[in-house]
Amino acid sequence: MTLLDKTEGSVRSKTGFWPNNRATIIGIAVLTVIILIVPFTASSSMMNIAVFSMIFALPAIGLSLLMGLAGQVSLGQAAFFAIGAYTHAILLQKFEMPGVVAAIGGVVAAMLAALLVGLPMLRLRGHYLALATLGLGFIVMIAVREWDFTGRTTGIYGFGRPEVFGISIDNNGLFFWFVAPFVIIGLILALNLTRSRAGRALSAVNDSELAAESLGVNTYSLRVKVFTLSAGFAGLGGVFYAYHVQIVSPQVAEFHVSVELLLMVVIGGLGSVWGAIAGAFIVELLSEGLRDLIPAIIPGATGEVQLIGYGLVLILVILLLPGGLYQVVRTVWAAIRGRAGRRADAAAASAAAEGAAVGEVPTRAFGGLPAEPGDAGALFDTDADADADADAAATDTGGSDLAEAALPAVSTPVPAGEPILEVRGLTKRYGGVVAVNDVSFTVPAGRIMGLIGPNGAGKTTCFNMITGAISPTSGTVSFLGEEVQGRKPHVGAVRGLTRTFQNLQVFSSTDVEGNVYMGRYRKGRAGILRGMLGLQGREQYAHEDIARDILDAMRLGDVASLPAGDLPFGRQRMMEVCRALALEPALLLLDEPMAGLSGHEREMLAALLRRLRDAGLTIVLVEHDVAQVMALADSVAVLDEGELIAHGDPESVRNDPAVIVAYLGTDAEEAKAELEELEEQS
Ligand SMILES: Nc1ncnc2c1ncn2[C@@H]1O[C@H](COP(=O)(O)OP(=O)(O)OP(=O)(O)O)[C@@H](O)[C@H]1O
Repeated sequence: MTLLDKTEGSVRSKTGFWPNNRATIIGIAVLTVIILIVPFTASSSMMNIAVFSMIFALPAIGLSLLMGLAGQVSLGQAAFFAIGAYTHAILLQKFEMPGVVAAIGGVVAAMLAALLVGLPMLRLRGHYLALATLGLGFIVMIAVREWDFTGRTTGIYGFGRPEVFGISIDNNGLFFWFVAPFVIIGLILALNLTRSRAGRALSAVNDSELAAESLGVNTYSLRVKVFTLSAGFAGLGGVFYAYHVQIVSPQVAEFHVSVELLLMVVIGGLGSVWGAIAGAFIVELLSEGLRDLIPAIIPGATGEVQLIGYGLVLILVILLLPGGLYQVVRTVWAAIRGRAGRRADAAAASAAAEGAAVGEVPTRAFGGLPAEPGDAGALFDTDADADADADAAATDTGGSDLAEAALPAVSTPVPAGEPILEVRGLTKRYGGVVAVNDVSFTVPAGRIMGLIGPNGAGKTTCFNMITGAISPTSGTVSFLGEEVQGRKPHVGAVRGLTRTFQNLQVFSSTDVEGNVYMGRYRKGRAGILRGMLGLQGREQYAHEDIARDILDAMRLGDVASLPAGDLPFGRQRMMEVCRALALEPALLLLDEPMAGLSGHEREMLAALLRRLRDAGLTIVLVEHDVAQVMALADSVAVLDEGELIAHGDPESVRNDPAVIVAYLGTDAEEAKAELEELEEQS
C-alpha cells in the first residue's frame, strides 16, 4: 500500500467517518454525480456493464485491501464471492428468509469461511499463500458443482428480486442505484482503514514485518482480520450478483472470476481503493469487448475467450504501468498541483542531503576495531575523539545541544539494579554452524550492557533470539520474569522490549514521522473496525504529536515529512532509534546504532543513551566501536565464535587476555604490550 503520496505529504490518522480531506471529498462528489447521471444517459449494453462494474467493485475493494494494504496475494477471491452468492440465494430460496437477513447471511458466511481457512493459511507467505487461495477457489467450485444442496451444475434460482420501500428493483438503472451506495460506503470504510492505526500498521508490515513486529504489531492476527474483511466485501458482491442475475451457478466460483478481480486491482493500481473501482469498470468493459474481439482474431475460439485478452493486459500493465491507473492519476495530479510544492520538496530534500553528508562518514571495516589481525592501532579506538572533532568541525547537524533535549518517556517496571533480562544457556545451531553456544547473562534494570565481539561472533543472533526474531535451539530468555524465547517479537514489544537493526528496517512507504508514529503502536487500542468507522478517538493525533516531539527533540524535525527511504543512512539510523524510543521501552536493544554516524553524532548519541539510562531505561548495545562501548556501558559481555568469553565491568574486560586474543588473534602478552605501546603513543 502506498501510504505516502509524495505530492500530498504523508498519511495522517483520521477520526470521524466522513472524509475530511479535500481530494477525497471531491472524488466522492464526482463519483456520486456520475452514479446519478449514468442511468439516464447510458445505452442498455453500457448500463449492463455499469451494473456489473458496481457489483464487482465490492470484491475488488476487498482484494485491494488484502493485496495493497496487507501485501497478501489471493488467487481465490471468487471463492468468497461464490460463498456470499450461494448463501444468499439458498437463504432466500430454500429458507424463504427476508432479503436483508439473507444478505447479512451471505456476507457472514463468506467472512466465516475466510476466518476458518485464513487461520492456517495466513501462516504461509508469498507464493504459498497465493497457491493455497488458488486451491481454495477450486475446492469451492467443485463443491458447489457436485453438491445436491447447491443445485449442482444448474445452481440455485427462483428467488425474488430485492424491494426497497415497496419498489421492486427490476431494471438495470434501479439496480445500479441500489448497489451504488454500498460501493460508496465500502469505499469510505476502506479509505478510513488505510488511514487508521491498523491500516498504517499493515502498511508497515508490508515494508518490514520484522520491524513492525518489534514495535508490537501482531502481523498474523492483522492479516487474518484483513483477509476476513476482504472476504466480507467479496461476499457482499456475491449477494448483489445473486440478486441481479437471479441464478447462482458454479460459474461464479470459476477461476476466471478470481483472475478478473485480480486484474481489476492491478489495473486500478495496487493499494489504491479508488483504483479498484475504476479497475472494475475497465475490466467489465474489456470483458465485453474481448468476447467479440478474440473470436474475430482467432476463428473458432469459444468459451471464456476473454481470458486470453486478460492475460495479455495483465502482462502489459505489469510491464508498462506497474502502478496501474493510480500511478497515472498521481503523476497528473502532481503536475496539476504545480511546481511550487515540488520546489519546496526539493529544497527540503537538498537540506536533508546536506545534513546527510554528516551521517555518511564511512566507518572502517571493524568500526573501532582493527581490520587485520595485528593492526592493534584501532583497538579501543584511540582516535575516536579526533574523528569526532573533525566531523563536528566539518558539519553542523544542529544537534550539538542534543544533550539538553527533552527526553522521550521510558518505562521502568522494575527497580534499578534488579534483573530485567535473564538469558540462560542460549544456543543457536544452523546445521553444523553453532552461531551461539550456551550463552548466559543477566541484565540489571537501568544499566547499559555492551555486547561486543569480532565479526560473526554471534551478537546479532543473540539479539534475534532475545527479541523473538528467531527461536533458539535451546535455552531460555526471561524478560520481566516471563519466558519469551521462541515467541514472536510483538510479544516482548507489547511488554516494553524493542530493538533497532544492524541492517536498517525502514518503513519506506511512509515518511520519517510516520515511522516514529509506528513506535506508538503499542500505546494505541483502536482495531480494524474502529479504524474503518473513523472511531479512533483523538488518541491517534496525540500519538502523532508525540512522534513529532521526539523527532524535534532528536533534531530530526526538519526531515519529519520526508519519505523515510530518502534519508541518508546515518539519519535513517537515528530515525530507527527515535522509532524505538517512541514505544517507551523498558529494555532497548541497539544493534550497531553508531554505524554510519559521524564521530560527532556518535558522541551525541552516547550522551543521549547515558541520559536515558539515568532516566531508568535498560539498554543492551551491540557495537563495533569498542571505545564508545567501553566509555558508555556499565558492563560488557564479549562473544567469540558463539561463546561468551568474558563478562564484567569495562575495565576488567578491556584487560582480559581472552578478549585481546579474540580481537587480535595473537598471543595475549604480545598483544597487550603492543596495545599499551600504542595507547601511550596516542
Ligand atoms: N541464518 C543463518 N544460517 C546459517 N548461519 C548463520 C545464519 N545467521 C548467522 N549465521 C552464522 O552465525 C554466526 C554468527 O552470526 P551473527 O550475525 O550473529 O554474528 P555477529 O556477531 O552479529 O556478526 P557481525 O558483527 O558481523 O554482524 C556467523 O558465523 C554467521 O555466519
